[in-house]
Amino acid sequence: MYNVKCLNKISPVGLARFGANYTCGEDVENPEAILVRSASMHEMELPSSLLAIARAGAGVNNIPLDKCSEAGICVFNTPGANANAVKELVIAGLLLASRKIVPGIEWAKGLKGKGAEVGKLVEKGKSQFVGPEISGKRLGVIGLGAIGILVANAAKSLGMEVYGYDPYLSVDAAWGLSRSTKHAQTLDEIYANCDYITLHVPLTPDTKEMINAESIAKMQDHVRILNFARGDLVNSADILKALADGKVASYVTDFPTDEMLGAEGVIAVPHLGASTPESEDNCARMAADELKDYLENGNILHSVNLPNVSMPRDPAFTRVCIIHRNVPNTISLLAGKLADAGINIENMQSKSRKDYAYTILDVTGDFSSDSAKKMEESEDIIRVRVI
Ligand SMILES: NC(=O)c1ccc[n+]([C@@H]2O[C@H](COP(=O)([O-])OP(=O)(O)OC[C@H]3O[C@@H](n4cnc5c(N)ncnc54)[C@H](O)[C@@H]3O)[C@@H](O)[C@H]2O)c1
Ligand SMILES: O=C(O)[C@H](O)COP(=O)(O)O
Repeated sequence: MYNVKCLNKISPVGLARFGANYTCGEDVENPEAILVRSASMHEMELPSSLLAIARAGAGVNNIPLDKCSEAGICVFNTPGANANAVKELVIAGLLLASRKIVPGIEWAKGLKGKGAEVGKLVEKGKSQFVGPEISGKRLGVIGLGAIGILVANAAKSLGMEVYGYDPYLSVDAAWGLSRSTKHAQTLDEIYANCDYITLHVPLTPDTKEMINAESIAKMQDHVRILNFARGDLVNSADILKALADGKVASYVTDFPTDEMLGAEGVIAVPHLGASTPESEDNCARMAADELKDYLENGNILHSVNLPNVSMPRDPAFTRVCIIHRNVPNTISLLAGKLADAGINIENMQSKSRKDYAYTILDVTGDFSSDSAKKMEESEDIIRVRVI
């Protein structure tokens, strides 16, 4: 039996994947796994029972990754599972940033009660809500991952000239990108050329407040900026000043803060990027499958702190899964300890990722939980699991 604790509302479509051997819910005690969306886990005490966390979504800045790695907890996310939902909202955001749709709707509501005059008042008042078309304008996409690519391709098909910037662009991503996307070599190229700029990078120490007074000064006058990635990518005081000065024409954000709400030129959406039934189902399904395969087979797919390692399961063998430091000699240390205990290694996979490594061994012989505990006494072995 496994316990899965849900820190946010998770689609039942995903929870149904777990089956009878699992108890899932908000109040589950001693969980082996946690399912989370945007709830912050930074202040949370991680239970010693915890083996894995799955973020049903993309951004993992709400999870203390270093602390998890040190505790031997594998963290997953669900790459691409909500990308289409975000892309659709970004396209809406481009139009909202241009066409004064929100103020127009608010103004029209004020005509309620004017009876037969409404039609005439609409025609008289509409000129205050003129806004430009996006077709023919230049869009800069910063971050060409699952979402950035879809946005770039959709904007192209709406007639925009698209510039893309991503110094870590993957080969798969490059294949998916429309050939007409201009490859910007620097952020300055995006800032200097684009009428619209949309952010699709993760929040990290490197990207925090990348949009600030200095970067805004390099942009075109009346630029429109969209942020459906994370609020802290943008320095709030600097963007508010740029909006007040008229340098920035509009800031569309999925991450409202108190100072943003009601400010002229800010269009604040309540973090709705991934809030579609389709994407909630996709993310929950993928997250549940990742957890299940890890808990039951030790296989890792789509981890953000450990390497991806998978091996088909052979019921003839006992599986031993080891999270260890990525230092020389660890594999021979493991093999030596097993040989001393009379255990034979039948199959093995091992991979590293930065400071950590993960090894799956299929063994024959009597390898017990006690043997696993003994192995964990070595300084460089973080967690050993026998499945
Ligand atoms: N508003 C929402 O509801 C919502 C939904 C999903 C994702 N997000 C946010 O959007 C981000 C991107 O999501 P994704 O699914 O496209 O992730 P992704 O991992 O597929 O893509 C991120 C891309 O950013 C690139 N990148 C990293 N650092 C960069 C830098 N300094 N400059 C330029 N590019 C850089 C990476 O190479 C990668 O291609 C997530 O991290 C998350 O914070 C928001
Ligand atoms: O990073 C993400 O996937 C998004 O911000 C979605 O967050 P949510 O799952 O809380 O809607």
